[in-house]
Amino acid sequence: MSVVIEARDVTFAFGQTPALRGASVAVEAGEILAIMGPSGSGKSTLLHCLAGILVPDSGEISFAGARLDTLAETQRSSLRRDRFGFVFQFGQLVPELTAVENVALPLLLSGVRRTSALERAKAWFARLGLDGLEERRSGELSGGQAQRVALARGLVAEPQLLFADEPTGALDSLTGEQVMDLLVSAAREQGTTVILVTHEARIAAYADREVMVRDGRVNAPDRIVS
Ligand SMILES: Nc1ncnc2c1ncn2[C@@H]1O[C@H](COP(=O)(O)OP(=O)(O)OP(=O)(O)O)[C@@H](O)[C@H]1O
Repeated sequence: MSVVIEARDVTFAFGQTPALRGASVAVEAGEILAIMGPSGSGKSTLLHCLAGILVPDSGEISFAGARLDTLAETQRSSLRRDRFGFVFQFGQLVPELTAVENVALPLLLSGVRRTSALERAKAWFARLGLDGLEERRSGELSGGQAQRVALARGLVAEPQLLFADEPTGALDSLTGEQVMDLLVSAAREQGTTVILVTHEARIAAYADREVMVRDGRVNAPDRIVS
């Protein structure tokens, strides 16, 4: 296995508030990694640095063997659009668009023609048990349905990496587990590496490996003294 993305000794502060204080983590291609840790420990900040949304104050991020943090914003934004997928806690579907248009969005942004983008998007509805919901808007979907639509949107462009920040955080535990089942099997099928932030052990249990963030640093669980 080879490392696809890596943070080395990353620091990041929001003004005077340090969020990361020397965080390092390496993720193997095809791996499903759960980032756990208490509230405010720096999990989301680490995810955003890995995804090239935030630029570390110091340290390095590498993706596919090349520095990501030193790229210009336009290059990082192309990389996010073309190689990365995202799923967030509250789905964040565009309310004006139908479910299928939401799923097609990453393809349309990458320049895929509308008919072909919608066709590829539609295929995900059967796959995720969303048949018949293609034309609904986000306000007409249950939380679990909306999150499955968000998952389809995150995976439709077959990203190399999927970043998922508390993807089940707004769902009840049964629905959350169904979404995780779908996320893990779809990611494995297309060989997508997944970096998942969660504070729930039962959600992290779906991952191949867990790391723990505490006070802005990453520890492997076996190094944690509780
Ligand atoms: N936009 C922001 N402005 C200022 N401080 C922030 C901002 N976002 C996060 N922080 C601070 O940075 C630190 C790390 O936050 P982060 O969101 O990465 O933690 P987290 O582990 O993801 O927390 P949670 O589990 O509660 O989502 C915290 O002290 C937080 O208050």
